[in-house]
Formats: sequence, C-alpha cells, structure tokens
Amino acid sequence: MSDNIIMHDTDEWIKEAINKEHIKYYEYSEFSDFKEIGSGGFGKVYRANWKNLKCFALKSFFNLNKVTLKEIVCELKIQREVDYHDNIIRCHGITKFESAGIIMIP
Ligand SMILES: Nc1ncnc2c1ncn2[C@@H]1O[C@H](COP(=O)(O)OP(=O)(O)OP(=O)(O)O)[C@@H](O)[C@H]1O
Repeated sequence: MSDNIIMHDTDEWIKEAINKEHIKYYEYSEFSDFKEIGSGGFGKVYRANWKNLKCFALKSFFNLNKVTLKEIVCELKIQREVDYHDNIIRCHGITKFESAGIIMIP
C-alpha cells in the first residue's frame, strides 16, 4: 500500500467518523483565550474557552502528516474503547485550524 493511500484512508476515517457523528466537529472560531499548558512529542496543548461557556484542553500537532494522522486515528480508536472509565480523559471532538488539526480533551 502506498503512503498516499494510507494518508487517504486515515483522512477518510476521520471524515466518516465526523459524518456519522462518532466524533463531534467544532468550529475553530468558537474558541477564544488560548493559553499554552503543556507540550508532548506531537505538539502543544492549550486551554481555551468554548463559546464562553466551557473550557477545553486542545491538543495541537506540529506537523499534520500521514504519521501524525495515523497516530490521531489510533488514539481516537483506543479512547473509544476505554472512555467509559472515570480515570480516562474523554476526547470531546476535533477542530481544524489552517493545516494543524487539534483534538479536544475536557
Ligand atoms: N486534558 C488535559 N488537561 C490539562 N493538561 C493537559 C491535558 N492534556 C495534556 N495536558 C498537558 O500537556 C502535556 C502534553 O500532553 P500530550 O498528551 O500532548 O503529550 P504526552 O502524552 O505527555 O506525550 P506524547 O505526545 O509524547 O505521547 C501533558 O504532559 C500535560 O501537562
């Protein structure tokens, strides 16, 4: 399988999950007051207000390439299996800013 196909499949998995409402899509413009709170191997983590109603942690990615996309899909699949547990941080959805995808956590 070529890299392009992997990229396409992974991208399609996210689009399909959003279309089928397994993952909620948030408009990036609904967030404000970003504050950097941490960083990991794939990118930075921000705290931001959503519609001035609620705060979320937003996980951003330095480089949204095929490897990162595969990691995002893998993390979302694992989260789906374990998100019933109180000690597991839930993924609330996904948003997109320019070329950088961001996953949200409460
Ligand atoms: N939901 C959250 N609430 C508060 N802080 C968070 C949250 N998620 C991540 N952080 C902060 O951001 C840092 C980086 O988190 P992230 O999940 O990106 O990386 P990691 O899992 O620690 O490392 P890697 O990405 O290399 O596996 C954490 O160590 C933590 O300080």
